[in-house]
Order: sequence, then structure tokens, then C-alpha cells
Amino acid sequence: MSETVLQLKDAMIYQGNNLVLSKVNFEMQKGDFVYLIGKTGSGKSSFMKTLYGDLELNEGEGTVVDFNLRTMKENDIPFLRRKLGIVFQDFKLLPDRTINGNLEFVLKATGWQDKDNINERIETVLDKVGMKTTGFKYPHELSGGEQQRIAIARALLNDPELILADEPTGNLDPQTSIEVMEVLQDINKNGNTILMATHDYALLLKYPSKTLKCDENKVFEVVQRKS
Ligand SMILES: Nc1ncnc2c1ncn2[C@@H]1O[C@H](COP(=O)(O)OP(=O)(O)OP(=O)(O)O)[C@@H](O)[C@H]1O
Repeated sequence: MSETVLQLKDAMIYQGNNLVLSKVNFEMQKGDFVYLIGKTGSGKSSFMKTLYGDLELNEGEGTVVDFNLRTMKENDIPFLRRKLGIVFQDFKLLPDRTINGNLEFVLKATGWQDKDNINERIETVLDKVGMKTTGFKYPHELSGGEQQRIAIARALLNDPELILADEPTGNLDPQTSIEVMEVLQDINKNGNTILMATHDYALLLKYPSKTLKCDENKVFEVVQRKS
């Protein structure tokens, strides 16, 4: 039986008083991989921010991994984010800690205490992104693609029910983008649900999947045509 991890019904997405996206209807099931595309300023990041509680939803309905976006309180946001893995364009690793330190920081902040469990979890997620031997390095000692793999590993730490990736290849060259995309594809094949905002059409062509487009305040599904 399919399991809904995300549902929006007539959701109205605002930035301040400006309506960015109107009447958004969208559902994701466990295991889906969905792209979110659209021109710069069309509302992709606003869409993502609504899903992780950075923008309030005040009109329409929305549920993300069992959290109701309309009735959720400020205090609930950290609990929602524990069920999500969020990956950004600019990696957002802590520069003054090693890779192990970055990952340990997140685990401790989310209630992990046992040292052996922490080390084992770190090793597992680094292995998933092909970076098992880099734990002792600092972020600046890694390339952009490697840093993004670590950011993906960090997103996986708490076994998220949904991964939101906002332009995860936006700062990477085409070859490195493909390598990072392969990691995301592997993770998806292992059962993780991923929503990825991108404007990299080469990736869409190489890895076709369900695609939503933001345009003129609307979100709609686009069908990829084979040329
Ligand atoms: N913090 C903010 N305050 C007010 N308006 C904002 C804010 N952030 C974005 N906007 C506006 O909301 C609209 C949608 O922006 P958003 O960042 O969601 O687009 P995007 O599709 O993610 O663009 P990009 O591809 O450049 O990241 C734009 O008109 C933008 O100017």
C-alpha cells in the first residue's frame, strides 16, 4: 500500500504579502523522486521553505510526514525537521569542525548520546555517500562535490521520511553534478523519498522522473517528451 508523505491542497504560498504560488495541489508517496523546476524567482525555494516550516501556511491545507502545516506550532518545527533531510545548494557545513564533528553535532542535537551508536551511525551514512574515509577532514579540505555528499550524509542521519534538496547541484560543475545525482538516485533506490528543486535540465534528461514546474504563480506537472 502506498504511503503519503506529503500532501498540499489549494495551498497558498506567500513571501510576506506577496502571493508566490496559488492553489498548489500536490502529493508525494513514499519512495517517489520528484523534481521541482522553474525560472529564477518562480517560487521553488518558497515551496521548499513551506514544507520545512520556514514559511507559514495560512491558506489551504498541507501535511508533511504527519505534521499539519496549518496547525503546527513554532515548537513543533524542530520535530518536523527531524523527520526531514534538508540539502541546500551551499552545503551549510560547519567550517570549524571535522566531517565527523559536523555529523556528531547533528546527532547530539537530536538526542543521540551513546558514543558507539553515534560512531556507527556516522560510519553508515558516510558509507552511503561513498565518503567513508574522510571523517577526520575539515570541510575546506574537500571539493564542492565531496562537501555536498557530506551534506547528503548529514541529511540521512536520522533516517528521514522525506529529503528536500534545494538546488543541490547548483554550485557544482556538470561532471560533479552527475556524481552527486548518482548518490541521490542510489538513496532513492534504497527507499528514500526525494523532492529536488533544480534548474539543471541536463540532469532531468539523464535521470527522468516526475517533474513539477513553478510558473506564473502556479505549480503543475510537466510531461517530459522524448526527443
Ligand atoms: N525573504 C523574502 N522576502 C520577500 N520576498 C521574497 C523572499 N524570498 C524570496 N522572495 C520573493 O519570492 C519570489 C519567489 O522566490 P523564490 O526564492 O522562492 O524563487 P526560486 O524559484 O527559488 O528562485 P531561485 O531559482 O533564484 O532560487 C520571488 O519574487 C522573490 O523575490
